[in-house]
Amino acid sequence: MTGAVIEARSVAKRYGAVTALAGLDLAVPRGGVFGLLGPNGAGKSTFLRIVLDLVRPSSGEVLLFGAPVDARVLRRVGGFIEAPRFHPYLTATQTLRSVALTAGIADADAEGLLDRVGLSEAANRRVDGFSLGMKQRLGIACALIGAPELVILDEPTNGMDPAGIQDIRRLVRDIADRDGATVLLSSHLLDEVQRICDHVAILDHGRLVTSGPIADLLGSGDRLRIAATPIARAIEIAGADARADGEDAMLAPIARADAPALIAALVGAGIAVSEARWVRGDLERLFFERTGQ
Ligand SMILES: Nc1ncnc2c1ncn2[C@@H]1O[C@H](COP(=O)(O)OP(=O)(O)OP(=O)(O)O)[C@@H](O)[C@H]1O
Repeated sequence: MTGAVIEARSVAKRYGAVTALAGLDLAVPRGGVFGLLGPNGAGKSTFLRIVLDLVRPSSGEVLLFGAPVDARVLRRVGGFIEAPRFHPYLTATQTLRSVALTAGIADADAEGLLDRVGLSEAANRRVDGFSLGMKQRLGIACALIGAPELVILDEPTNGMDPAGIQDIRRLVRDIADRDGATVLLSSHLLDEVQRICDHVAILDHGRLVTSGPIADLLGSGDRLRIAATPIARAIEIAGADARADGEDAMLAPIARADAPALIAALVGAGIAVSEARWVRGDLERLFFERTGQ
């Protein structure tokens, strides 16, 4: 696990009778965008809180840049958990300056950061008039103060409209690709994670259920979708792994080289095949398979 920006070793967190994390082992590699997924209550926010030293684990340990979490190592990290909160009477610029000063940074480029998150026009407006999406943007700007090496964003597109989601998607990629920071984000939006993340981890009931480069996790998930009549007979011929997809089609998780033989077998059995096309593996399917939802 060398070179990991975050390494969690058997991390458990209990809140009274509730087990939020049940021995989590997880490594977040340096560079790129890492997506943390999981159903409600899986323990995502709890894990991010532990990484940011906002709560202590009941047992186990988290290493940040190879060192135990402390104030010194946290200077290399920016981020927010759940909705970022601000002083309502400050403007966006004042908010950034005050967060920067608290972090000991006197020369933060508030203007440049607000421009990056698309809030230039609201720079001198009080934060209490901001929409949820604008607060999220300001939260991201605050997370970028001091050019952190690790940026942690909990549900960064929460409350945003589709155009805002696209902006943030571009910004998150830019933080990883241009700034060279590692971004760890949690999200419920599987499509969003599939589009912008290089690595993913899926948590369920406080444990890691799968983790790895997204290309590897989805790479073996291609399926051949065949529309045919009668479909029940076609599924029988395709074998145990095939399953119905709607009323007149099936999905067969087969190798590309086996497709001609399967189609020939169907046609040979007198089945009318009206369409055959490849469907890419997707994160949604992986998520539901691994979390058993
Ligand atoms: N401060 C707390 N006190 C008591 N229980 C808590 C506390 N924080 C979290 N929990 C519980 O721990 C479990 C994990 O919560 P957590 O917020 O980490 O999950 P999550 O994956 O972030 O969920 P969501 O997707 O809904 O935000 C839940 O059962 C939650 O109710």
